Amino acid sequence: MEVRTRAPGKIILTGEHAVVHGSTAVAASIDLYTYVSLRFPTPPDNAETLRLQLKDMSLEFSWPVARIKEAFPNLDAQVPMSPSSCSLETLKTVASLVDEQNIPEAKNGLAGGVSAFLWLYTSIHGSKPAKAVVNSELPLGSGLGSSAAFCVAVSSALLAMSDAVSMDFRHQDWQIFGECELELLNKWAFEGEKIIHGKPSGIDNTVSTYGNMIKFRSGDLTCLKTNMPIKMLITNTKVRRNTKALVASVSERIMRHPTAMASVFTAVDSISNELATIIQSPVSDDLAITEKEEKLGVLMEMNQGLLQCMGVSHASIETVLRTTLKYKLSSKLTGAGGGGCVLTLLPTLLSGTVVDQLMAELETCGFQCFVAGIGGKGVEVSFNVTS
Ligand SMILES: Nc1ncnc2c1ncn2[C@@H]1O[C@H](COP(=O)(O)OP(=O)(O)O)[C@@H](O)[C@H]1O
Ligand SMILES: C[C@@](O)(CCOP(=O)(O)O)CC(=O)O
Ligand SMILES: [Mg+2]
Repeated sequence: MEVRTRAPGKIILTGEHAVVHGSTAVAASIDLYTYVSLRFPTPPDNAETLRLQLKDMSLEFSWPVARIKEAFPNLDAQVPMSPSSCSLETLKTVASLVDEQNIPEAKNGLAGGVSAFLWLYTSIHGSKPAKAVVNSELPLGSGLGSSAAFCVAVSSALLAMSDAVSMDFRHQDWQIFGECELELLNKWAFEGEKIIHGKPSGIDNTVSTYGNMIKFRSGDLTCLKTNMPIKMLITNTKVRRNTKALVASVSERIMRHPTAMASVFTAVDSISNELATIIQSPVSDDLAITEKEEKLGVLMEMNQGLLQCMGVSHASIETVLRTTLKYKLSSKLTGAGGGGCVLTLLPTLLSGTVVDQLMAELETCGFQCFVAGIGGKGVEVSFNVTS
């Protein structure tokens, strides 16, 4: 039997970084997914290995079961209903197993994802042989939450094949998990994110798990109901960066300027709450929508200014901001910044010709532009009993 899962990426409308330090943030899922397929070998296939194939990177890693048992002699394959964090000692063992795979130097960043996979796998299924295949529509390291989508898709596939959850295996279509299962897999995914990010807030894995548009603060989520159409242009500057390093650089700034940074985070909190209120209030006509869009645009610009105060903007991001400003459009970085993706609010009454012109101008700078559907479903699962 094969289990397949898909988990969406996300955009952060307001509050990235500040959310790590207790401020409110607003995020939404996007219709770009990371897919995981998992199967255990069945007789006569006696493969005694754990394999991880990263399809779109043409990479495959494998660990003999004997090597995993040697590295973790006390492996307990019970599924803890509430996962405990990966200890420093276990992380070192995981890192040595990942090192042995000789990841190509240019793809060094993958070590975090491979480590998270290995830890999640061995914690939930011990040293059982299996093959996992991953592919993703999300650009990695660009602020669209590929790390969280990866952890959510992996955790949900592992749990779907464990005794911790009971699922209807006859169902071949995409199906959603029950509330308790979502809560459990989100906790596991958060622990995986910790391995990749160091100090995640949990917003990315939460929005990938539950989908929709959410307000998030210190682990608490509120689903935002809106009848306001929100359209965002996403511009990928293609400047790759690493969330772990950017989150650490903000923590460093807090150590040096604690009072000033506390004020910055308070301001972000107010911006996110105001944005959530605007999004949720009912709209009656085009005029009301236009007024709200103007307010959203200003709040996004204010948030961008505060992200600059945190030191996470980048020359490529500034180029996108300057370009969209020529079209009187509001933009901000999304995710960890330092490159990656920028959001531009596209008002409903903006003509398609203007959007095409803007996209063409941004693309001449070497950037990639697209519009993604936002606020869709969270993680889903499907089974194939015949394979
Ligand atoms: N499909 C994937 N396969 C393996 N690792 C992945 C995958 N997607 C994400 N990752 C891991 O997450 C890292 C990127 O996460 P991060 O720096 O948080 O950026 P973002 O989450 O914005 O894409 C990658 O370098 C890799 O370690
Ligand atoms: C910077 C941060 O707020 C979001 C990071 O998102 P991403 O990994 O860049 O997609 C970190 C976090 O909330 O865990
Ligand atoms: Mg990430």
